[in-house]
Amino acid sequence: MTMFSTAPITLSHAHLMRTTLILAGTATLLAMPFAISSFSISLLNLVGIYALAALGLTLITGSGGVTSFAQAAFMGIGAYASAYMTLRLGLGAWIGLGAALLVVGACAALMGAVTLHLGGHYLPITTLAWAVAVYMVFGNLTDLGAHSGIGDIAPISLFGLPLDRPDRAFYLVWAVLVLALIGASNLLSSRQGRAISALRGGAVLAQSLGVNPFRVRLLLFVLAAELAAIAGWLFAHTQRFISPSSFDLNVGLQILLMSVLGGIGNVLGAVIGSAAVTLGRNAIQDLLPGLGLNAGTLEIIVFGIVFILLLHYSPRGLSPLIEALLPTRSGETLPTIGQDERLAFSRTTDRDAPVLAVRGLGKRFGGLAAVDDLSFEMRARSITALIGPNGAGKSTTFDLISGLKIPSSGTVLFLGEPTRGKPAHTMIGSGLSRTFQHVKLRPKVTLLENVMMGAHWRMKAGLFAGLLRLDRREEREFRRVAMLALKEIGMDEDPLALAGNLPLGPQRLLEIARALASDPVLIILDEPAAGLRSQEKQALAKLLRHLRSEGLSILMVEHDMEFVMGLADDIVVLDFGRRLALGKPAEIRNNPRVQEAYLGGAE
Ligand SMILES: Nc1ncnc2c1ncn2[C@@H]1O[C@H](COP(=O)(O)OP(=O)(O)OP(=O)(O)O)[C@@H](O)[C@H]1O
Repeated sequence: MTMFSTAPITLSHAHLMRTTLILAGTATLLAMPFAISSFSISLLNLVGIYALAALGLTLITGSGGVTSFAQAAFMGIGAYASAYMTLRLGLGAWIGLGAALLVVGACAALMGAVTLHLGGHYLPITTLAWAVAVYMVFGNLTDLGAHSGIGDIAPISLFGLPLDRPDRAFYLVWAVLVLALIGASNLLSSRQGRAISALRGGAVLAQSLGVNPFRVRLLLFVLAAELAAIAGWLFAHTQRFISPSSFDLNVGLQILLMSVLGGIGNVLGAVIGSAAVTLGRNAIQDLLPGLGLNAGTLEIIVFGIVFILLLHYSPRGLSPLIEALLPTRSGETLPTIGQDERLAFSRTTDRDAPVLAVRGLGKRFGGLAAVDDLSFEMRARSITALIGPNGAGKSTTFDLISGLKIPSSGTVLFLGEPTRGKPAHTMIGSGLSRTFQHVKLRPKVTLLENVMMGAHWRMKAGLFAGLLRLDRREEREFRRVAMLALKEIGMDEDPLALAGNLPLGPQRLLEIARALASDPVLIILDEPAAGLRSQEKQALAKLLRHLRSEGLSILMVEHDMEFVMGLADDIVVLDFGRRLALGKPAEIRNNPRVQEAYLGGAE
């Protein structure tokens, strides 16, 4: 295992490129109203407005792994709420914005609270129903023009200047969009962003890292709806006319297309997707007279074809293209780690204290008893191995201990406390951290960020701290923890490499580093040595012994008998879900029942 200090890396070239791009982009935006026609400016305003709604969708669909068809409906609710405030109550557009945010926030929170628990396809289907219902409600609002819509909506005034012309509104629309893009980009590189990324890796990964999947999905859903509310507010007060068809399901689908076209992983994708769809739509309308076709029909055909081609040839949309053009985010310099500095653990228990007690544990899947009346105990500062043939119930036992599956019978006591009834996402905070048989990492995320996910529960930064980048101190502190955890596994040479580029063995080690970053009491390792070369296995054994000497307890499933026999203090042998034997390695090696059942009598 390599031990060395890591010099600070400054990405000055990327930083310079980034600054140049930002300055060039700002200058282009500022000059735009002077350079192009009023009609083109109006189109760009629409691009900016739809990009806001698409950005919300990029966050929930692209990053949070949830799909919604309701962005246009939320846009509509925002637009109608503000129109009502200004037209019927005679209040200003800024109060209208407050109303739009409140009403949309309440609707999204209610809808999310009811449906996000359900998972699967319930949310997309509910949002579809919501989009249709909202359209019908707008069509029946006789006070606000019903199906014919309503005009004369007051423009937004900024410092006494009415933004009543496209060129004036342009600056507000694009300033709001740029702020939203910066906020979203900050969010994705914050603690909450890592929680979103973990959730994309599945609820099991998220829970094991201390992330409550429901809470993150709800937060994102409401945030996305609020972006749509702002988009709707800008739409109402810049177009000055709204009707139900401005926010119907067709528009909802177009916003979805924008987000898919722009692609996941890059917030700029929302702008590019919005530009492509809005300008494409305009081009189609220009072509119509020559083709003798109805606008709606042609749009649906063209967008349908684009959707199919896109999903077939580039499921990640245009974002790989954008990523290739943009310099990587320079971030902060990496922490310098001293030669002798090592990761510290603060929650170690007294020697021989009972860490884990499994009593009469059972799990049935229909008629199959995957785990049957299993009992064993683990002392602090010990390494226990759970072994047994394929299908013996080892992984199921791990899932029961870590709270991912609910036992059919029996109890698990962790540090003397029964774990039954504790949500799985709270286990890491209690001191239990785990790795997986089928590695669960975020492949497109750096080694450092993957490891920082393990420290999620130790960090505090919430949504607003992330959006506004008020989390820098905490981020620095835990980048350091993550670097030290990487050093433990001997992988601190290139912390900014992507996890997906590692071979399987090192990926398993990376999961161990992530578990260590959580400051655990007990780590549960599912086949940690699988895929490692002989030297790497020796380094892993040395690390696990070091962790034990630091006060940690380790429970592992491992098929490599040489590795297990040389390392474990105690071994539990499982066969058909039942405990076949329990003892020291030498006892297990000489146990005839184990030799018969597991080692095939070949010893
Ligand atoms: N969700 C499930 N539904 C039905 N059966 C399951 C489920 N999960 C596991 N099983 C079954 O329970 C038994 C124990 O599986 P488990 O994965 O725990 O074994 P294992 O010892 O970890 O095996 P391996 O070494 O192959 O990973 C197997 O027969 C498996 O098919």
